[in-house]
Amino acid sequence: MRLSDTIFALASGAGRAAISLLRLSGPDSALVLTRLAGRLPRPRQASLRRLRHPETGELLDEALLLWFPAPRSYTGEDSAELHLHGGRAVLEGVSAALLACGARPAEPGEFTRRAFLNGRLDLTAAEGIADLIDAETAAQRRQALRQAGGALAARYAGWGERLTRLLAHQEASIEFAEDGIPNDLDDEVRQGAATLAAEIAAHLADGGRGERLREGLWAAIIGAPNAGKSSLLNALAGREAAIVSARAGTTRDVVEVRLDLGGVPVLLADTAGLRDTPDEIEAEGVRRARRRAEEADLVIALFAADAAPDAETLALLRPGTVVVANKVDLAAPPASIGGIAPIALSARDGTGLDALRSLLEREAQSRAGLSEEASLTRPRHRAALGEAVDWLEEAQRAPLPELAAESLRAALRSLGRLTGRVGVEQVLDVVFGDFCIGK
Ligand SMILES: Nc1nc2c(ncn2[C@@H]2O[C@H](COP(=O)(O)OP(=O)(O)OP(=O)(O)O)[C@@H](O)[C@H]2O)c(=O)[nH]1
Ligand SMILES: [K+]
Ligand SMILES: [Mg+2]
Repeated sequence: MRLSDTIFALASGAGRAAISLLRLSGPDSALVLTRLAGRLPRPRQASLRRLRHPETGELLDEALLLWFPAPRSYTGEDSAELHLHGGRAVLEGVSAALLACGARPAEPGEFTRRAFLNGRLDLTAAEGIADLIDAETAAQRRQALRQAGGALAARYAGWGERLTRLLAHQEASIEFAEDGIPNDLDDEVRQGAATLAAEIAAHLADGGRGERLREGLWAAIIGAPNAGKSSLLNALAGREAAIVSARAGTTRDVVEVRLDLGGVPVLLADTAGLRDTPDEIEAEGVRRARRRAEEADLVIALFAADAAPDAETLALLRPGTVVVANKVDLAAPPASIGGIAPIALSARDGTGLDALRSLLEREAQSRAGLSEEASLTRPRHRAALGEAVDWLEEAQRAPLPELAAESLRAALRSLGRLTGRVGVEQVLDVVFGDFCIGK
């Protein structure tokens, strides 16, 4: 990737559409645009222009152009937007003309990568933009907007500044201290490191809610054969995703549906009924059901109200498990199952379904809803912040001021990798690798 290249890409969705949006960015943008459109539009003002192939003079389209001279553009470079008619031939013709002018197709994420390299945003904000494009639910969108707007960036930059001050004090104390005698300044640095470590640790101890909201929660329905698990999955999904039948042992494979529970994306799994069985295939289904229950963030244990609660499912109840008594159209639900008051449900006639859905929404939000403060959203953030805490603790234990300074520097490097201020090349490939082209 060379910043001296001028790059272009389709920024809107591919395929037939009313309008296609082409993006152009790089040092030759003005030249390229002039060759295509005759002259440059006024900065940031939409202008209608005929686009011609620079070599053949062939008319390609009549398009709306936007010209963003550096540095006031998304990338911080000279950039332009070409709003073309959405046909494939138009897009191909204009792309060929751009190639003829020396521009090249952009790599995935290259526009945002340039914005980062030009200091327009930090790495966490860039990740927020990627998440915004992928957001499926309202809560995901809000989290991504907050991060793209620099909520994490501001927080981490603030910690970085405090750390830099601590390091400066520590170095001053090395400079001025009499040999081997700790002074007040050392204590002050130690105290500052402890406070900062505690703040970062509190930010880390959020139960992974930001990561869960970004990735989606895993939920699973478990229960005895014929408890009505597949019926419940279908009722929640609003479609016949899983086969329902009166025969015990119908479901074997895990059947998944995606749900939006109060803004939290949830992958809900229907599983095989839990029982000992000589049938090899069903037994494999039961193993998968147990594994799903272990991996799930949210487990719904389903019992049939007209039967005694089965030992297999009772054994899997944990704090936080949602316990449901189904088939209340056939029998009254018990007051307690495994010490928990069940939600009364009839998957057949819909009784209790709204109450169950509300409970599931609350449970999903408490595990992955938006918190007041911006949450970290990626394992990368967790790893870097964890490292910073370790180094801050190391700094407090350091027997020599020189060693304390070294640990503070290491903590600063961990924060720097997080925001993209130091040692970034490898990180950049990870962050921008999963962007789409045109962003
Ligand atoms: N009366 C009544 N019948 C129900 C209710 N929910 C499910 N059933 C019936 O119970 C039987 C089993 O339903 P399923 O949804 O297949 O049960 P399952 O738990 O998925 O069963 P397996 O996949 O075999 O473990 C079917 O005949 C359903 O129509 C309910 O609320 N009331
Ligand atoms: K069944
Ligand atoms: Mg089933």
